[in-house]
Amino acid sequence: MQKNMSIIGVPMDLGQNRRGVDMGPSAIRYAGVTERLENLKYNINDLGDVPVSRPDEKDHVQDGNLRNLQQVSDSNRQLAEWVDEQIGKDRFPLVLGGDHSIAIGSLAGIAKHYDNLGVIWYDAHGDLNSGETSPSGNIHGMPLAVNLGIGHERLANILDYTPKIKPENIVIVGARSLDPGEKELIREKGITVYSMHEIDRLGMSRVMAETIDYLKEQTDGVHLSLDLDGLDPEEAPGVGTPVIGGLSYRESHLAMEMLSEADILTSAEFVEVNPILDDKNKTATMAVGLIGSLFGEKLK
Ligand SMILES: NC(=[NH2+])NCCC[C@H](N)C(=O)O
Ligand SMILES: [Mn+2]
Ligand SMILES: [Mn+2]
Repeated sequence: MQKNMSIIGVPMDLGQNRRGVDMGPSAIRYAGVTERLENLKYNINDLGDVPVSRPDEKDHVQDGNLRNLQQVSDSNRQLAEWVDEQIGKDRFPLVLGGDHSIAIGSLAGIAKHYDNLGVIWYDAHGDLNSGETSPSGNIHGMPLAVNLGIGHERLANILDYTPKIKPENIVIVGARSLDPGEKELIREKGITVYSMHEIDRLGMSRVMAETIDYLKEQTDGVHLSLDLDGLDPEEAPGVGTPVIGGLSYRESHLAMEMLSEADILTSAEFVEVNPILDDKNKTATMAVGLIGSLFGEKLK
């Protein structure tokens, strides 16, 4: 694993309609992410936060079924440039959200450095909607589709190329809430999904072993996009779109430890921490615990 790492915060809450997720980066920093990584001998450069405009009804007009399109796309373009620059400097980008719409910018900045970027989408949701299929108009439900080149040009064409990733290089882990249009896209594109059903049947250990083997074989880099709502809301309550029946903290820890051992990750992001909905910063603290394991913390 690259020991030089850059942390980038994205206080984005315009990709959905519950306020508070903009405080996610602060909450994760407050829970001690930098110290945790420095203890593991990483050289950390925290670049601060990408600018995000504040919700203001006057200039936040909805474009068709895409809420705050302009503001979401502007911040994501900047995020893409920041991430791109860090990879250019040979630094591992660790992006802290913010709602999941920020995966549009992070992947735009990352994917141009790889021919076959793999993506592990750890999430209760598929985030495979477009303006046409979305039941909510919330862009945080669309980033994975956008990265496949499906969606508004202002989102899909950030940094002037599209698509960012190939459907066969995606593995979704933890899904339990998929909209009809998302199911159709998964079938049509043949995207690998380990839903809660497969995780219950096979166990997280086998699911991650298969995921790692599969991605190792055919990709030249792997990005982890971890939405905290992949975890069960009883354990991680500080998220805007909770879905019951999720992954436990232990299962998630195991997944991170196995990724750390396999040493395949080249970038990562942790998103959707909403401190307003949280219980004493528990969800952000959990995110930092997972980050610790992902980057090499061991019990012995
Ligand atoms: N990143 C997330 N938490 N996404 C939730 C998406 C929920 C729903 N599928 C929608 O498109 O509105
Ligand atoms: Mn989600
Ligand atoms: Mn998500």
